Amino acid sequence: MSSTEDLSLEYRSFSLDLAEPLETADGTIDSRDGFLVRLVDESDDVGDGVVGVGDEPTAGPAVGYGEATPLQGWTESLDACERALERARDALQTDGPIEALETVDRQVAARHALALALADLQATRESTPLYRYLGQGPMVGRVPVNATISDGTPAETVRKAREAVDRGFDCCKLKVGIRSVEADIERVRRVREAVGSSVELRADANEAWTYEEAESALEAFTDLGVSILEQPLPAGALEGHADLRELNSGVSIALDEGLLEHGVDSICEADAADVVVLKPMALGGIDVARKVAAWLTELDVTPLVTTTIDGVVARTGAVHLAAAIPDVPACGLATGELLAADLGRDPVLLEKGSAVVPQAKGLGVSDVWSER
Ligand SMILES: O=C(O)CCC(=O)C1=CC=C[C@@H](O)[C@@H]1C(=O)O
Ligand SMILES: [Mg+2]
Repeated sequence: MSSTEDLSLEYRSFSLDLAEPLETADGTIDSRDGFLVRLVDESDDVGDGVVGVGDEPTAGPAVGYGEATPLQGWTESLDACERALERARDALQTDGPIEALETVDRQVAARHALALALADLQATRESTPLYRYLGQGPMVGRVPVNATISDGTPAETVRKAREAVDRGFDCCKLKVGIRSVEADIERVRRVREAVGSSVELRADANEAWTYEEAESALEAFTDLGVSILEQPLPAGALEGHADLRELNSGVSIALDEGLLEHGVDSICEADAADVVVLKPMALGGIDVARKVAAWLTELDVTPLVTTTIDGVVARTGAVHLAAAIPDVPACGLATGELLAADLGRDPVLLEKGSAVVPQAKGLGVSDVWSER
């Protein structure tokens, strides 16, 4: 690391509308507000830090990008996030990166932004793609991804699933839990009929169901070949999720909200999950999420990466995280297409149900600051 007085943090607010609202049992997400963060190391003129306009590299200091996009119920508020970024900026100047991270330890979105910017900067200095800096593993070309399908009528759900499959997705995650269980089963049945047996179907209830509702959904989902049921019961219901697993329905039980409430050890001690969903923004950064993933794997639970419907910087960070996890299943990383506009050009191509992992050094996101 260079001397701390050469490292400066800047941030800018942004607001991104979704192309159409994402209806979940936990509420509607229709826009994403947050902060784009840039770390600049003035002492480190690498000759290709991108500070100019457009894609052409221009001489300048090394830079690292981060993003803090709080989501109600999952992270700190937007105001608390901004105050935390301000503290991080000051601590970085006076004390250094480790102290800056410590000062935002409990504001997970702010910490995510700072940790990502530091990792991007360091991977850039080491001329290595971020996922290899994170995982030190082999080259990874692609990570499998799922399409994310909002709640809607059976006809709307079928239309969206068909469109996704036509665009190459072979895994669709359907939001359930807003309608009655019978209505959701009907939606899944109609989608299965429309897309055929080769497409993986998952459902995410965002804590909406009682044990009995989850049990009857599981019975039908077994016949419909649903692979994963995500967070059927409230986050607190560890025993309930363990009991659902004991039904041996053939449908894997995933915890998402439950991870934030209980942590890995309690989930594993209770045998409450086959799969655990990692949202780097809600966990405090891709570095934290990477450690959680390694611990889950050690304990025979499958980690799966998704976003909190983030801008291109955080989303690309999540793609690198997924690429650093060996044998990761399809991840919820195709969320850029839910946005009406983004922070900049997307370096991640979605192709045949996979995200093509950027192989440039660092995150591979280069034009987000200059274009705004
Ligand atoms: O996992 C995906 O396919 C995309 C991300 C996603 O579904 C979510 C993002 C943000 C908030 C939640 O409603 C939701 C989830 O619970 O997983
Ligand atoms: Mg979920």
